[in-house]
Amino acid sequence: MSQTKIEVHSEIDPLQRVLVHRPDKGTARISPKYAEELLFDDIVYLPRMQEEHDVFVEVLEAFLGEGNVLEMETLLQEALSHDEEAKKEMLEMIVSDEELPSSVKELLYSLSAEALTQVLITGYYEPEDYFLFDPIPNFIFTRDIAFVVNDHLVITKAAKEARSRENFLTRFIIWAHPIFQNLQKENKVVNLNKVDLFPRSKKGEPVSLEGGDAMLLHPDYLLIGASERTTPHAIRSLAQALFEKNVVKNVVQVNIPNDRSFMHLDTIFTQINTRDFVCYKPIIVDGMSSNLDVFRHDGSTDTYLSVKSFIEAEICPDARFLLSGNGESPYQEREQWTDGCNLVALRPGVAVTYDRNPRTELSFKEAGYRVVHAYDLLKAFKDGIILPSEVKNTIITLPSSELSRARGGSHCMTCPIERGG
Ligand SMILES: NC(=O)NCCC[C@H](N)C(=O)O
Repeated sequence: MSQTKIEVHSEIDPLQRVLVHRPDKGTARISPKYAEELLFDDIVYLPRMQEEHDVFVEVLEAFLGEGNVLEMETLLQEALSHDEEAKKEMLEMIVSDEELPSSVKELLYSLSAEALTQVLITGYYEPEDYFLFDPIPNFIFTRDIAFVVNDHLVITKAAKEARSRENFLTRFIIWAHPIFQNLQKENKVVNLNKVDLFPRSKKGEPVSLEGGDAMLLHPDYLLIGASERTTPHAIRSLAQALFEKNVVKNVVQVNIPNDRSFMHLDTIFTQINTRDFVCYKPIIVDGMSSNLDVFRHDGSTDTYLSVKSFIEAEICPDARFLLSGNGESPYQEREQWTDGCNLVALRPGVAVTYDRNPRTELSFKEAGYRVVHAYDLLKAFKDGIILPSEVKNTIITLPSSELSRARGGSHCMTCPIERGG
């Protein structure tokens, strides 16, 4: 298996390779009582959710090419077959984290790579109708578990217990899968879980940082939200590590309210074109309960009162801010909640979002974008009416009645590992 290139210098350069995960059977086992603990706001109907995700993957494959949309489940199975030592180590960690009896450990060791993958992802061992541990329904949000900063890959550390097995599996894949071997050899992995390198602060503040908070707006500027999930201490620790390795020149801490609806920076702000940013006005434009600190590699700092004023001063003087719900209440709140600000760019000016945010669509149209449903676009590709390479200034909308209940959008559901070209 050949090595994969790890290279992302922006949020919008043509997407070349991405990690995704299809909603799996574990998600169909969430009871209403545990939905909240597992960070879902509702129970979901899995077959429809999978259909919606399949449409998303079809769109990604149309633009990136089939072999470039990598499924975490496949990577896990391949990694399990490839590195026996690493597999043992990972199972030890999971068994101890989940406090499982040694009989379970033996069962896990005895399984084939395929069966073990299913158990590790769904928590369920079907042949014996045995629930070993909780499902990890948020594994679909691959953005949160890792992200690329220029040529380095950062493995994040989740704030919530419900996401910790995702973290073990991701670390294992990066460590053991042959396509990531060069990254290890070249020392280009920053693993926030290494407590020797990333300890708590002297005041006891933990290191937690989730990828939905991280955004490389420019090769020299990494924005990180200090949010419900990401601590200022984690941001400072990561900044120091990246400065020491010369990976980036500025780390920008965006302080956002500690609130479920704004759990990550990408729930209120994403970039879709060279000068276009989709955002939730009260925080990003008006700077409500928020400000921003720039940490520079030379040790100096600056402060801005809003993301908008920072972007205009340091990134793009003629930036345009397209507003969730077209900037009007209650639509801006409703559509921010259903991920109206959470888009992934496939290339500059072409981005994917949900089909349930009509007022936000108005702001796209007013800014000169065509809004087209994924079903119509995929049909147009099939009928040979247009090629993916010809699509310009377009927002592609996805079916989303079930996916959106998980509280994350297309930005959250992609971990880009290669952009450019
Ligand atoms: N980047 C993101 O905003 N990811 C969405 C995460 C949603 C998930 N249910 C969670 O609460 O962690």
